[in-house]
Order: sequence, then structure tokens, then C-alpha cells
Amino acid sequence: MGSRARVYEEVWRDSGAGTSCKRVTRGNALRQGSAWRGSRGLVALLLFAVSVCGAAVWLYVTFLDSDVTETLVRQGELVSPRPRFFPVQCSEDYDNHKRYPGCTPQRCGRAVTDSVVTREEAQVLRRLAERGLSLAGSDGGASILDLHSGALSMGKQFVNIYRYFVDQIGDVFTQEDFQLYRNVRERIQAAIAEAFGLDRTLLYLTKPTFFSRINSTLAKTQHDEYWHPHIDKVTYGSFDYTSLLYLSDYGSDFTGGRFIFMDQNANRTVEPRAGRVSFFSSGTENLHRVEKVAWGTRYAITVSFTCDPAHAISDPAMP
Ligand SMILES: O=C(O)CCC(=O)C(=O)O
Ligand SMILES: [Fe+2]
Repeated sequence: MGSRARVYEEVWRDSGAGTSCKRVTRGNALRQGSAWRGSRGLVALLLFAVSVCGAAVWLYVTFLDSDVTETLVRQGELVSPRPRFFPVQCSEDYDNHKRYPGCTPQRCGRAVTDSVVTREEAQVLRRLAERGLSLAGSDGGASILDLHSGALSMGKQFVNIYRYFVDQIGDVFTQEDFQLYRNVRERIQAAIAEAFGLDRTLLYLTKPTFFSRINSTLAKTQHDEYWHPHIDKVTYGSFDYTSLLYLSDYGSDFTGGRFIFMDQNANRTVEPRAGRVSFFSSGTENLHRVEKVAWGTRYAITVSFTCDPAHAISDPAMP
């Protein structure tokens, strides 16, 4: 027998198909098949159980960390003509203060609109912020310019732009800039009054109202630590309604820097967009923070309102 024939013979014998093997009957074949199907079913069941357990653990860990992030409004969306309103239950903060009927929040929530301020207006305001802040600026990543008080970040502290830069002030601001600020403030105020069902004449601009410029430079003092969770009514006292006007675009002018409402069950973000106004009742129901800016420069204005006439301020004006 040639070696090739011997190999065939051995394979034949080893496979049990030789003379000594059981005859493969139809019954045998079916029994073997169903045994195989049975163990396949078991493996599938095990895999299914493992996946279900994995998913349950993942969900548990995610919720435990409150890491769930939901985007309320994306940069690329255009919220127009009506604001998008997200109601939330009012906290008890307002009970601890004198109530002003027609103004004090009874209905709380947050809203976003892209139709109150145009992108062109946002660009004019951004240039104004750039000019003002280019005079000084913080050593760390967060600088502010408060048009009302004149406070301007400089190094590790603040100076009064109207006094410190008397000679340059005419190159930074014009009367039209202040007019634009007033005009934009009035429109935001009207939008807030309408969304919350308030009498707009009972709302007053309050301080601080400031431009902010944030980049990814490391913080040098506490003033640069803009990312901490906070409640505006606690931080600033007089605020009843906070509004933020964004002057640059998330994703193209900067990354990171999203606004985050920190709700108990999730983080809910608003992606800044030039001309976008986000506004909300200022109490504990709207605990929030700003995500650290990872790249680029983010400009915004904080414009806030109080119901308490004692905390009202006049619109910023050329000194
Ligand atoms: O710039 C922002 O998006 C938020 C700023 C802020 O939280 C504040 O000014 O209180
Ligand atoms: Fe805030």
C-alpha cells in the first residue's frame, strides 16, 4: 500500500467510520444533532445573561455618578422664533426673600432663544469685549469686564477701566456700544417677562453685569476658577433671573465651555452659539456650572435681573 493510501486508511479508522465503527443511523445523527443544539442554546442563554448583567452594572454606575448628560440645545440648532422653555420646579429660595407679586418666580425653569439678539449684534458686542479686555486681562484663564462698575481683570486682581485707562477709553467704547447694550438688555428683559409671565416693568437690571472671556490658561487665583457649581441667587444675592448672552461659538471658537445645569438625575447642557440667549430663574432649581474650556476663547455676557427695586442698577453709560 502506498503511503497516501495508508493515510486515507488511518483517517478513515480514526474517524470511526472503519469496520469497527457504529453504523451512523438516522436516529444516531438526530441524537447527536440535538445534543449540539442543546449546548448551543445554553451558550446563547449564558451570553444573554452576561450581557443583561453588564448592561445593568453600566446603568447603575452611570446613574450613581450622575454622569448622564443630556444636551438641551446644540450649537448648530437655531431656536427661533419662540424660546425653547424647560420648566423645573421652583426651589424654596424665594420663600426666604420678600416676594414681589408680578415678578418673584412662581413658575421656574430655563429657556434658550436664538431670536432675541442677532449674530451681527453679538459680533459687535464681542469686538467691544475684545477691545476692553485687551487693555488688561487676568493672568489665569478667566477675565471679566463689568461695564457698570468698570471692574476689569488685571493680572491677579481688578482695576477700574474708567479710571485706570482714562486716556484709552474713547478708543474702546462709543456711545453706540452703550446704546446697543441697553437695547439688547431691554429685549432680553422682555423675553424673560414673556416666558415667565411677568410684568416686565417690575424687573430691574442688577449687578454684577459683565463680559467674560475664558480660555484654557491655568487658573492663577480663585477669580479664575469659573467652573465651580453655583447658584446665582446664593452667589450674587440680588439675582432673580439670570441671562447669558453668548458671543462666540462652541465647537469652532472654542471647545469645552458648555453651560451645564446640574440636575439630580442628569447634567443638562446648553452649547453656546453667538447671539444665543439662555435665561433661567436664579434659585437652587438651577444649580449650574461652566465646563472647563479646553481650547480657544469663549466670550459671553451675564445680564441679570432682580425683582427688588433696592437692588436695581441703571444701564451702563459712557462716564
Ligand atoms: O458664562 C456662562 O455660561 C455662565 C456664567 C455664570 O454662571 C455666571 O455668570 O454666573
Ligand atoms: Fe452662574
